[in-house]
Formats: sequence, structure tokens, C-alpha cells
Amino acid sequence: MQEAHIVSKEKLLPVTVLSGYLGAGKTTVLNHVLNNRQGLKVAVIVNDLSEVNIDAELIKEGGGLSRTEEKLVEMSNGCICCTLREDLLREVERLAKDGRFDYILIESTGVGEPVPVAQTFTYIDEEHGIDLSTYCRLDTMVTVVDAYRFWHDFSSGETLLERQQAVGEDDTRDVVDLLISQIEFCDVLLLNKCDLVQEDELNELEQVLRKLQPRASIVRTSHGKVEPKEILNTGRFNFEKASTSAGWMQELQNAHHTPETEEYGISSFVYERRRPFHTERLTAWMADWPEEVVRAKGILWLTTRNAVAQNLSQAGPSIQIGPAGLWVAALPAAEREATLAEEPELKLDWDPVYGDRITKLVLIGINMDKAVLTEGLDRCLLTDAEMQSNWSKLKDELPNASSEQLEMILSGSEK
Ligand SMILES: Nc1nc2c(ncn2[C@@H]2O[C@H](COP(=O)(O)OP(=O)(O)OP(=O)(O)O)[C@@H](O)[C@H]2O)c(=O)[nH]1
Repeated sequence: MQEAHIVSKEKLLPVTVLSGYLGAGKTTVLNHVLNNRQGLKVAVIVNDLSEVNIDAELIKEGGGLSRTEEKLVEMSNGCICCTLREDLLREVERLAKDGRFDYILIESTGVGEPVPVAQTFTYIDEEHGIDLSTYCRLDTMVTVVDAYRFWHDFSSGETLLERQQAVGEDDTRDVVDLLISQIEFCDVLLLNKCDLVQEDELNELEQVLRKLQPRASIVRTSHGKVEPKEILNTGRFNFEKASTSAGWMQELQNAHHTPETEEYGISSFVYERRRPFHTERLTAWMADWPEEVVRAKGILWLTTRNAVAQNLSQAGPSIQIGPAGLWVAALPAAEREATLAEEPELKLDWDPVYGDRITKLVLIGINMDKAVLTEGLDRCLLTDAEMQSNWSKLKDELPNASSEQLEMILSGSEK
């Protein structure tokens, strides 16, 4: 029988997770905090993809942990966001039940995604019957950004596999997509290695990060020297807020339009149209992606995939398009009515002719010319004459139109 373990909310063990790309300075931050932790008894979990846990060695050498009173848990040969998720659950449960610690600090691998790690603390794991929220609370998600290498990594166009940093053979992520996912889901951004970057460049980078992630506090550090109170016991984590904190999402929901920064020309806007794209023209436009657009994200209406809304996600040179789900307008009548009855808010933005079909794209960039970009995208929309033509003759050379999707498009299309 499972031992009952009920802890009052104030006594829940706080947890801080450090994420950030390889070499950004996570271990350096960890060592600094351990050496300045003001009497807190800390348990540290260090995750390394390889068999040899180098970071754990660096922490032992760092001398910030008391050998008798504290604990260093090494989790090697996998990633706590995927292959070692169960091990993470069990370790955290064990450390919390131990009752000796005031805090758990976790250093994720440089290639780890923060969302699944946060989910581990937020949701009951039905499979293993572990509910970490009865023992501990996720206090702060921290992302360490390497101010010196940021733009190099952001614009490299390389995949993790090409850099031999992938979690496995099927890990097809681009370096930039990983950087973006770490920045867009966090409570605190540590802009580290500031000693290596000019003030002006730092100001610009900070403004870009602020646009990409308006909710997080941004702290500049050199050699990981951060005030522990910036990342411990901040009480900042909130899954709901973190999940919707990305700059593009805030912009899309119109909740938070951060003003343009004149000095560095960093801005954002939403491109919204109730007319589908001519897929070939849009593909050509995207192939020559305007490099002043740093991040674009949103939903596309493509003529050649008229039944399925498409997600577009771009960061630097990485552009991904994939199905987001059927437009409600493409559902058979009975299903459509049922969906509208269930989700009446859909009616608020329902077009009498096109239903929920729409393109809504957030563009974030440096020195963007909104008029030029808007004109460029408008030229990719169907013309009035094309709107009247037979859309099934239009070509679609986007790579991920699987036959299954195309089938849905053909049978679901009302055109
Ligand atoms: N100049 C400079 N070097 C730094 C700074 N922070 C860390 N470093 C160095 O950068 C290198 C990587 O730092 P780590 O702390 O090991 O980075 P990490 O994010 O833990 O790296 P992985 O565990 O490989 O993902 C080390 O050689 C550090 O000494 C900094 O602010 N300035």
C-alpha cells in the first residue's frame, strides 16, 4: 500500500529548473547559487545526455554542496524531458519524502525541452501513480541564454543531429527551434556571458528576448553570478501563464502588445486575412524569407489544404508548416453545428462565407517594414479571379502534405 504523504501547501518543497542550450552556463549558475545559498539545504539533480556526467563532476569540484547534509543526484545517459522522465519522477519523490531538504535544484540537459519537465511537476502521472504536486511545487523555470553565441546559434540553420547533439536518431530538431522553445517557456531569463558582449549589442538582444518572452524577468549575468533570490523561491511559476507567455501568443491574443523600441527597431505585428494563400506563391515568398523577421508564428489558410488549418512556426532560418486541425467550417454540417454549440465563442469570429477559415500570423523582427511585408504576403493571396477558379488545379509542393491530409482536403473541401 502507498504510504500517505500529505504536506501543507506552505511546506511543499520548492523546485527550480535550469534549462538553456549547451554551454550557456547552467552549471556555472548552479555552482554560483550553491556557494551563495544562504543556509538552504539543497538537493541537486543534474541531467546529462552522455554516460559521463561532466556537469556533476563540475558541481562536486565547485564545492558548494555539503557532502554530509546535501545530495547530488546524477541522471545520465538520457534526457529528463523524455527518456528519463520516469527516473525524474521517482528521484524527486524520493528526495521530497526524505524530508531533509529545503530546496531542489535541477539542471536539465542543454537539449532538453522545458515544457515536459514542467508537466512532470504539474500533472499526476497516471502510469506510475505519482503525483509530485503532493510533495513539491515548481517554483521557477529558468532559461540561461548565452549572450555571446545567441545570434550564431539562432541563425546557424543547423540541426542537433548535424551538431551530434541529438537525443536520438529520430531527433530532427533544429538548434534554433530548441532555443526558441526554451526562451518561450520560462519565468526567468538569465542573459549570461555578458562580459563577452558590447553594451549596445546586449541592449538589442535583451529587447529581442523581451519581445519573444514578455512575461519573464530578464537578468544579465557574467560567469553565472546571479542573486539567488532571482531564481530561488520566486513563486513565479504558473503552468497556465507560462504556456501562454510567448510573445507571439500574447500578440495574437492582443493581450500584450509590447511597444516598439525605437532605438533598436524591434517590433511585432499581426497579419490577418480572410482570404486563402496561393500555396505556390506563398512557398516562393517563404523560400526567400525576409531575414529581418526573427520569429513568426500563427495559423495559415492555404487553398490547397482548404479543410485543414496549418500551423506556421518560423525562428531564424527554420520554417515549419504542419496541420493544426480541421477548420470547423470543413466539418460535415451536423458535426459543425454540434461544435459551434459546444464552443459558442467560435461564433464571435465566424465569417458568413468562410466560417473560421482565416490567416493570423504574428511577425516579430528587427527593422521590419510592416507595409512591405504586408504587401509581399498580400501578393501571395488568391486574386479575385482566382477565387472564382477551380482550386483543385492549384499546386502544392510543401513537403508535409501527406496523402492522408490531402485526402481530407479533397473530401472535406466545400469548394
Ligand atoms: N566568459 C564567460 N564564460 C562563461 C560564463 N559562464 C560560463 N562560462 C564558461 O562557459 C563554459 C560553459 O559553461 P557551463 O556552465 O558548463 O555551461 P552549461 O550550460 O552547464 O553547459 P552544458 O552542461 O554542456 O549544457 C565554461 O567553460 C564556463 O566557464 C560567462 O558568463 N562568461
